Amino acid sequence: MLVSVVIPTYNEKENISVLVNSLIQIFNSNNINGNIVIVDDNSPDGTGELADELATNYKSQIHVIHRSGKLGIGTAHIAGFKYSLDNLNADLIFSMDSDLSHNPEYLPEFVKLSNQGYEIVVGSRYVKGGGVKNWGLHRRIMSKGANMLASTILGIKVKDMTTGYRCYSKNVLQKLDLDAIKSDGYSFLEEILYYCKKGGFSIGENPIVFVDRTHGSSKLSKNEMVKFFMTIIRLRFKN
Ligand SMILES: Nc1nc2c(ncn2[C@@H]2O[C@H](COP(=O)(O)OP(=O)(O)O[C@H]3O[C@H](CO)[C@@H](O)[C@H](O)[C@@H]3O)[C@@H](O)[C@H]2O)c(=O)[nH]1
Repeated sequence: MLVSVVIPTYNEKENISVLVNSLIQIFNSNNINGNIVIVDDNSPDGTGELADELATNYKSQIHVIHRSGKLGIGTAHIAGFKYSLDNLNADLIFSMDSDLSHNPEYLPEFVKLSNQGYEIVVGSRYVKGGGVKNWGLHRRIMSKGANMLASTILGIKVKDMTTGYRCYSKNVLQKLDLDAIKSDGYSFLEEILYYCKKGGFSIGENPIVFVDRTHGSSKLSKNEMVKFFMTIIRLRFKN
């Protein structure tokens, strides 16, 4: 079974090497046949060049997709998914933030849930055992509120709809029409989950503790938050 981990990066020079090294360690200590696909949007801080160096050091295990500019986390995930399907023929495709807020140590737990039959596993901050560390009150309220709103309005019983730490089985990504997804940014995460639910795929939640980054800064802008709410409305009234 081949696992591919898709990591979108924009200005993550201080984080990407640590994440890649710990992922490789997790692959090795758990006998996981794993690959990493970094999708870099021409980061001005040189993350793309660093990713190329990592790919040289780890030979065939690391792949780098270079895009021309900041095109959004959503389209970065899609580019990585397509690469994982078409070029690697991966069986399980993960997405994960590059800023170390998503601990790679959870990865084997996701694989276990997938093997139990869940076609999508989301890393959930809002189920028992999950949580958030180092976020201020404002960010906590925004995240919790956005999740409650999205799941209520869209009728999806998933507690963490905005998490970017996920595992999709090959079957799901092959069946979904990825090109029909309109969101290019963060709202991609709720939109794809909406189509997963509509497609009848089973969704499991694995508790994770999200630890806010210590290096670099979040790219989640106010504009992205507005888009998030607009997307809920668009999907709600979609045929
Ligand atoms: N290639 C690319 N990567 C991007 C872009 N925008 C963000 N990223 C990358 O996407 C990851 C998440 O972005 P952050 O800006 O660090 O997000 P956050 O605020 O810390 O986290 C929140 O949003 C995440 C994404 O939805 C969630 O996964 C996370 O749980 C949390 O809610 C990081 O690895 C970042 O470099 C982009 O336009 N292009």
